Amino acid sequence: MYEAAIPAEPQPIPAIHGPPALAVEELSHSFGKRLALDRVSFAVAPGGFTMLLGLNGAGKTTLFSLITRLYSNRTGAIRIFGFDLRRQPTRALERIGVVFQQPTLDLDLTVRQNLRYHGGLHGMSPSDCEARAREELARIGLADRGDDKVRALSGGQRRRVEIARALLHRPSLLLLDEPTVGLDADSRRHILTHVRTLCREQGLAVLWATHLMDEATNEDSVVVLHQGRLRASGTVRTVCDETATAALPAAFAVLTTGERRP
Ligand SMILES: Nc1ncnc2c1ncn2[C@@H]1O[C@H](COP(=O)(O)OP(=O)(O)OP(=O)(O)O)[C@@H](O)[C@H]1O
Repeated sequence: MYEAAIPAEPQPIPAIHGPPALAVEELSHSFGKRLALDRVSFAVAPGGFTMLLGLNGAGKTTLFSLITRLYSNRTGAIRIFGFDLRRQPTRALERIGVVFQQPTLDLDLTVRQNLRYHGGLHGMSPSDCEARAREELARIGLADRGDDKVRALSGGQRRRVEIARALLHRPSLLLLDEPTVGLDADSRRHILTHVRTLCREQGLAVLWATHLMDEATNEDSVVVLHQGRLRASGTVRTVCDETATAALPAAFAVLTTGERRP
């Protein structure tokens, strides 16, 4: 008699092949004479969580503006899941979701109306939009707030709605520019845990820009930008090894100020 083989051990998740979720190659951008990004190259793996670390003025927002095509005058290449942003912008952009540094929800619309508006821009049908809004609001613990005006939500709740909105059209790469700035410790933790869970359970690739070192764990990949230049990229362990430091804050200090802390 045929017996189904029952694996004794959990099976490893198969390796993900194919192009990186995001490939930035020799990317430069200037504002007049000011060079904001200088030949920056790095990649984000599909399903990987990558922290983009940099002090004020490092070039993080400029980089996000180029990846989302708010700015187009640059040299170098940006590929999203292999699609070149310049030559195949629609195929590339439909794969990304974005949470910008400045909140962009309409405060006088309800949560659901904000989500519906975003879904419409992405060509989603009203019924798909409703179903996805229900799903994402439940996932962020705001299932009962869909009919509230955004103005009535706390700062942390608004950020969670922005994440739900960014995920509505099922992107495979989520970009977040300093998503926890201005939030209290509990809200910061909640948002970070939520995005890490999405990454682990849904296979979402994430690029999370921050200057807050404590948001990174040893398992993360990091990209360190300083004054428009790439100073390091790799796992936290690799970056620490390369700078002969024991922890990320010390590595970051060496990479950005040249200071070695005792
Ligand atoms: N619209 C603009 N016009 C002129 N210069 C700009 C403009 N936007 C950014 N810059 C300059 O480009 C450099 C990079 O700025 P950017 O906002 O990308 O840094 P950032 O890492 O996002 O900083 P922050 O954490 O403060 O947001 C800075 O020197 C900044 O002054």
